[in-house]
Parts: sequence; structure tokens; C-alpha cells
Amino acid sequence: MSKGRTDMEVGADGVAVIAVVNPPVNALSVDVLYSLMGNYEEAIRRNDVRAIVLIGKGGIFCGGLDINVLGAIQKNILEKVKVDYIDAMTDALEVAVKPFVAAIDGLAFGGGLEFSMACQARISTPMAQLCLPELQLGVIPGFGGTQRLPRLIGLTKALEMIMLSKHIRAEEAHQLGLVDAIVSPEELLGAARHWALDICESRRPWVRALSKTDKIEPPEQAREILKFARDQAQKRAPNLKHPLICIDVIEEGIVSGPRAGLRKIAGVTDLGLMPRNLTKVAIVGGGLMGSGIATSLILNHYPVVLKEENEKFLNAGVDRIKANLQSHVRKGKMTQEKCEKTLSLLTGVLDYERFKDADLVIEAVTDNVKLKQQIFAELERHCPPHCILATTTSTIDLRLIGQNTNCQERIVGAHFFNPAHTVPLLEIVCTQHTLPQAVIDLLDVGKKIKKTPIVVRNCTGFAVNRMFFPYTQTALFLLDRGMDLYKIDHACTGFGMPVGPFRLADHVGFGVALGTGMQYLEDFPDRVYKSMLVPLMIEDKWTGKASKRGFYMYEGRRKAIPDPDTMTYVDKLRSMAGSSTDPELMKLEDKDIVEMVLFPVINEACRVLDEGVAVKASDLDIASIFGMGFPPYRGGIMYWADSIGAKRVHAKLSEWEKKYGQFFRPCSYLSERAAAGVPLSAPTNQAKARL
Ligand SMILES: C[C@H](O)CC(=O)SCCNC(=O)CCNC(=O)[C@H](O)C(C)(C)COP(=O)(O)OP(=O)(O)OC[C@H]1O[C@@H](n2cnc3c(N)ncnc32)[C@H](O)[C@@H]1OP(=O)(O)O
Repeated sequence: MSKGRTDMEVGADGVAVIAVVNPPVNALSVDVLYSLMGNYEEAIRRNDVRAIVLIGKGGIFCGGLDINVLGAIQKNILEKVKVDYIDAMTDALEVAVKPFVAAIDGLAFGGGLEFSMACQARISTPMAQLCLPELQLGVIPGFGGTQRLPRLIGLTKALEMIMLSKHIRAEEAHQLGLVDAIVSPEELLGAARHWALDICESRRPWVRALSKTDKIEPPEQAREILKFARDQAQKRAPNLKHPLICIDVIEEGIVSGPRAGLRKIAGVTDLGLMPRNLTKVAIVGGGLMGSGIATSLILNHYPVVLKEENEKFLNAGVDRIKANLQSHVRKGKMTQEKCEKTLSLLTGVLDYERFKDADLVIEAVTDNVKLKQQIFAELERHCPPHCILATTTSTIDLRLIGQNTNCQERIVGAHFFNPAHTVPLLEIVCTQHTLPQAVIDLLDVGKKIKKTPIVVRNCTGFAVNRMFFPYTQTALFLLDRGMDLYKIDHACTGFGMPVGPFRLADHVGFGVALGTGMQYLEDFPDRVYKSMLVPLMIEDKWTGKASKRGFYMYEGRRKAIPDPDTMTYVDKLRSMAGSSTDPELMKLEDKDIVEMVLFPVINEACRVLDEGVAVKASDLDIASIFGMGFPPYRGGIMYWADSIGAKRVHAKLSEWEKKYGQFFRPCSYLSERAAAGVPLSAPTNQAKARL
């Protein structure tokens, strides 16, 4: 695995030639890939480089990913950071600010051909052979070939090449549009240099394969072609799953766009695993979360066993589910008959007897480590060995929850968002022990209950709550310094958030807010703003919406009215802390308040990416929109951050850090990108930061 390199030479014409040197077939080893990215970054940075040509040394372009690397990825022994890094590379080539042209002699196989497709053009010699042989190896093309090939040559031909691992010669590739020009081996490098410079000077088009749509057949025809390909694949090899997965991925790209098609999770969805058919789900805990999840499941035809501690809690849980369904009936989304039929899928129990044939258990009790540990030990005893044990915790380390079990590999986080039957996000959390199969299965259940799942790594608060934790924190800071709390909420809703930070705290409940606050204080003491306001209110049994008293008074199910009595607590707190009104902050306009509340969220989102808790910035965009109601038209938190620019976000946070302390300190990821002028969501440096 540790061999090979790339060499770079910059010519007087401003073209950098990057050559893969890894005889005999110039396979992409980890060393080659890292060396390539090193050269890439240098070429992008250097002012004397205008364009780049990618070539293979010794008359062979590239024989694909080194088979040993592929094996290491499949066995899960290649470090995740490396897998993510490799994963981001073809994207980096395609979106680069300088054009890349591939000069293909000999072979362009597998990952080699995929790298060339991420270039803006491909020039080849007559004898060149191009092929995506991955299916023969039991995997699917992993560097974007499933998306770029159909966009370059159309679905019919792409499926033929991919499904049959068909080699094509330069001439056919040229006719199809996969190769832009054919020249003799002697002319190859010169022609590729010219082509690259022509792109720079707009004499030739700057083609980004992922943005092309002209070659893809119209939807009806595409559907037929995909159906035919599926039938053929099943006829050819009825027991092979990965060709069908490959067609699914191609289809997803056609239906939902290439990015969706590429949304695979390294080490999880790229292993050729198929979801098992989980048919019976059991839930422990029928509180708000448990009953919401149960509602979602039965609405999507899953039989559910709901366990509670005693009759009273069980009845309350079942009543909540009934009320959720009744609201569907009231809104005309469901008939009474259908409602009763749906409800018949639910069985309430008080012991674990019915858990003995469960395929998936979702624990949804309050966030108490000891309680959860005890429940998981009981689950291990009562559930079958294949059963996935999921927890809905929003903060606790999963390894701690499974500490008293011998089945950490089956334990996974299924973080739903309240109300679980309506919020579309599902955050799936895995530890280093969690088996990819458990994640695949949960992804499948998530899809079937119409959630949008993101897969993240285990840490306090995971990705979503952790990135949004500063939202309320900054609001409390502003409140302490004299700002009107309703003004803060109003500014945020004016920006497009469904609720402001104080209304959100009421909704979440002060008990939960305090519990998570303590956890954050323990794990991230440098950036928790310590406010005593919520503890003071809890002392008087004000716990937010559930108690009808919080930052707002509540009338009926929805109506929230500003509560003048809240100011008693605010005044008490201000006098206790000796804080006084800050005249400068009082002058802030709504847009300034929004920045002050949301820039720390961006800062934390950057940390989440930097630590590899979330793999892609786009996952955080999805999470912010679907989980927190971030205004979709602004594109999600990271997209919005980039539209403002890392420089400005950084400058503001630095200014506030100087004035108000380390709570606002910009993290290194943000600082580095602001200094380098790199977008926060760009994948290359993100991967670099995690090397
Ligand atoms: C992310 C991506 O989507 C995933 C991928 O890219 S998967 C990899 C796709 N690539 C392949 O499957 C190519 C496999 N290789 C071949 O088909 C053929 O070797 C070839 C057509 C490239 C060359 O064939 P040929 O000239 O007959 O030489 P051949 O004897 O097979 O190979 C020469 C040497 O290169 C090695 N080699 C070939 N391809 C390799 C690869 N991808 N990785 C590592 N080593 C490779 C062979 O093991 C052999 O080594 P040896 O001399 O020590 O025995």
C-alpha cells in the first residue's frame, strides 16, 4: 500500500504536469493519492501555474485504485480520515479554480478513469483502453464514476460499461464523448497542455461532468433503461446484490441530483452490504419522544411494541400516540377507519416478554446514564442476538450507555427530534464499535419512515445539538447584558428560523436544557456561557412549555405570549451577577443580533467538521434545515456561512472575543480557512484538517 508517488513539473507555458509514478500499472496507492493531493494544492496555490495536466508515467495512465487499498477499506483497517480524504479528491479536481486535463495513454481503469472524468477534458492515444471494472471486484465505482459517466456518455452506454465492466477503446470513447480528442503518443502531452491553456483562455469549454445533463435520457426513458438494467443484472447473477446497489446509486443521482447519488458513507454504505428486513420494532419509554417515534413507525406500517414502567405511564404514552393519529384524522390526512387499523399495530407492554423476537429496539427514556445502562443490560438479556439496540439520547456518549453489555457492536444512536413524528431529520450515531450493518439497517428504517438520515460520529451532543448549542447560549449572554429577550427571538424569526432561542428553550424544556448544559460544561468548559437564569426559573417549577410557564406563557397547544413575570427572574439574575446594560449592544439591529447568535453556531459547526463528527458540510446544511428549521432558502448553515464569507464570520467573532471573552473565540478550522480564503464547505482542506 505504501508505494508510488506523483511528480510535478511546471513548464514555462504555465502548465503543471502531474505524473503518476507507480509501476507497473500506476495504481492509486495511498502514497500516490496523498502525493497527488500535495501536488494539486501546490499547483492551485502557485501563481506561475495556470492549468494542470494529469498523466501516467511509462505509457500507462492508471490501473485504478490499488487493490490493497480497496481491501483495506473493505476490511475497515484503513483509517477513516484517509478514506474520507481519498473520497473528497475527485470533487476537489472537478471544482478546482484551474482547469485539469487528463492525458491518457495505455489504461484508464477504475479509479484512474474516474479521476480523468473529474478533469475538465480527456485527451487520449488511439490504443488507450477505458474501463470501470469495479463490479467484477464486488464493489461499485467509488470515485464518482456512477454519476460522472452517465453525465458524459448517457445512461444506456454508461450502464453497459459499468454493469458489464466493459473495456472500450479510444475511438469508441471519442464517439461517445468520453474522450475529447485522440492524438498519437508523441503528441499526447503537448496536445493536453494546449487543451488546458485553451480552457483557461475560454477557447474551449470548461466542462464539469457533474453539472452536465444534456446526455442523460429524459425521465421516462431513463426509468425504462434502469428497469431493463435491473432485470438483466438479476438474470445474470440472481444472488449478487452489489450490481443492484450500483443501479440504485445511479438512479438516485438521476432522480435527486449527482450529489445525492454520491452520498455514500465511507466504510458503511460502500461495503456492498444490504439492509436486512427489520419487521418488528420495540420501544422502551412512551414519553414525548417514544410516543412520537412509535407514531412514525406505525404510520409507516411497522408493528411496534411499546414498553413502559407501569400502567399509568403506558396509558399516557398510548394516549399520546392516539392523539397524534387523531390529529391526522382531524386534518383529513387519514380516515377514522385507517386510524384504528394503524393503531392496531401498536402493543403496549410492561415487561420484556415481547422483546424476544424484536429486530430493532429503540430506547427512549430520559437522559440518565445509570438508567440507560441498566436498560441496555436488560435488553441484551431479552432481545435476540441479531437485534439492533438503538438509543435516542441526544447527548450521552454511546460507549457509556453500553458499558454494562457485551454487545457494543449492535449499539447505535437514533437521535430523533421532537416532535419525532413530524421533524424529518434522523441523526444516526455510530461509535468505533458499531457494525456497518447496524447503520445500514437503521438507514433503511429511516428511509421507510420518511426521515432524512445523516450519519455522524459519537461525541457530546453529536452533530446537530452540538452545533446549535451556542444558539441559546449567545441569546442568554445578550439577555444578561440588557437586551430584551423577545427582541432576540423576533430577530431570529425575522431571519427565517421557526422559533427564536428562548421559545426553543421553552419547547425543549428547562430540565433537558439544564442537563445538556451541564454535560457541555463538563466537556467544553471554554465555550459554555454560564447563566443562572434557567436554574432560577426551575427552582420555581417553571420548566418551559410543558409547565405552561417559561420565557413565554402558553395558552392552548400553540399560543405563546410574552410573559412579563419572566423579567422578575432576569432582574434578579442581573442584580446577582452585577451585570449592567451594555449600551453598545443595545444599539444592535435585528441583522446584527442574528449574526451574533448564529456566528457561534457556524463556529461550532466548523469544529464538528474538523473533528470528523460530520463528514460533509452538506450534512450540516441538511441537519440545520431538517432538524432546526434553518430557513431552507438560505441553503443551510454552512452554505449561508459561505455566502457571507469565512473572513467576515472570523473577523466578527474575533472582535467579540476581544470585547466579551473566549466564548466567541473562532476555532482553528475557521481561522485557517478565513486566512486562506477557502470556503468553509470546500472538501479539500476539510480533509486536510483531519489528516
Ligand atoms: C474507487 C475505485 O472505483 C475502485 C477501483 O479503482 S478498483 C480497481 C480497478 N482496477 C482494476 O481492477 C485493474 C485490475 N488489473 C487488471 O485488470 C490488469 O492487471 C491490468 C489490465 C491493469 C494490466 O494487465 P496486464 O498488463 O496483463 O498485467 P498484470 O500481470 O495483470 O498486472 C501487472 C502487475 O500490476 C498489478 N496490478 C494491476 N492492477 C493493479 C491494481 N489496481 N492495484 C494494484 N496492483 C495492480 C498486478 O498485480 C501485477 O503485479 P505483479 O507483476 O506483481 O504480479
